[in-house]
Amino acid sequence: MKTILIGIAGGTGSGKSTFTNRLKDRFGDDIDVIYHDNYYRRQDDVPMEVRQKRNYDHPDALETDLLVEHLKQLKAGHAVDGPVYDYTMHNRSEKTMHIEPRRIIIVEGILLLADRRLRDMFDIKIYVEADADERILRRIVRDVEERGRSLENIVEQYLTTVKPMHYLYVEPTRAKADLVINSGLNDVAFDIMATKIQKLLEEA
Ligand SMILES: Nc1ncnc2c1ncn2[C@@H]1O[C@H](COP(=O)(O)OP(=O)(O)O)[C@@H](O)[C@H]1O
Ligand SMILES: Nc1ccn([C@@H]2O[C@H](COP(=O)(O)O)[C@@H](O)[C@H]2O)c(=O)n1
Repeated sequence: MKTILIGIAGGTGSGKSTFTNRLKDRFGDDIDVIYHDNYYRRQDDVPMEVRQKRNYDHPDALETDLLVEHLKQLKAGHAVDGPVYDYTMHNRSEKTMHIEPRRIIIVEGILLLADRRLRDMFDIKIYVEADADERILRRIVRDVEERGRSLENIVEQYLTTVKPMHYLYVEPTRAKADLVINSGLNDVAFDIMATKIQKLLEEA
């Protein structure tokens, strides 16, 4: 069985998870979903005050070597136990996520297309686009509700690291994508990808 890897990138709050979750809801256990965010580096020995101020939007913040290794293992037909990230602690949790090899694996993350090894592995590369003002407004709501953040913390992080890194490392990868989709709620893009995935599953 040849594994098809689909990379879904785009800025924070662009709708990557929204798009990915719609596909997961449609195909269930027929597809795997792996989040690059789960590969943020461990910071066991770093005090919380320091963790809160770190740059999480630079490629070095992520252990991409481990993600590449896990994707190679899955492509070779071996299951892996992937890390699970806890945003409230700015650290990996003690849990792991067991991932079985599947015909279709979706990988999602802001910096996926910034890594040449990952770009070369993906059969389909997607970039989800949304205006910066909409992205930050969505992020504020989400990070307060789901990631245990304060408004002051979100604004400071956005201005010091998230925004500058987006224009340095994330937005330039738009040009590397096969498909650029306008919003994670785009029904036409969803239908195109759902049809493609269905065909790939039937061929397998
Ligand atoms: N097109 C949209 N319109 C309104 N809200 C949206 C849209 N896309 C995403 N959201 C909301 O914005 C938040 C961030 O979206 P998410 O898919 O998690 O973005 P990403 O994974 O790219 O960071 C979520 O709460 C989601 O429900
Ligand atoms: N400890 C962390 C780790 C990451 N982030 C932020 O997550 C963003 C990526 O996730 P999206 O779902 O928004 O794509 C990224 O912009 C990091 O700033 C964080 O805040 N804290």
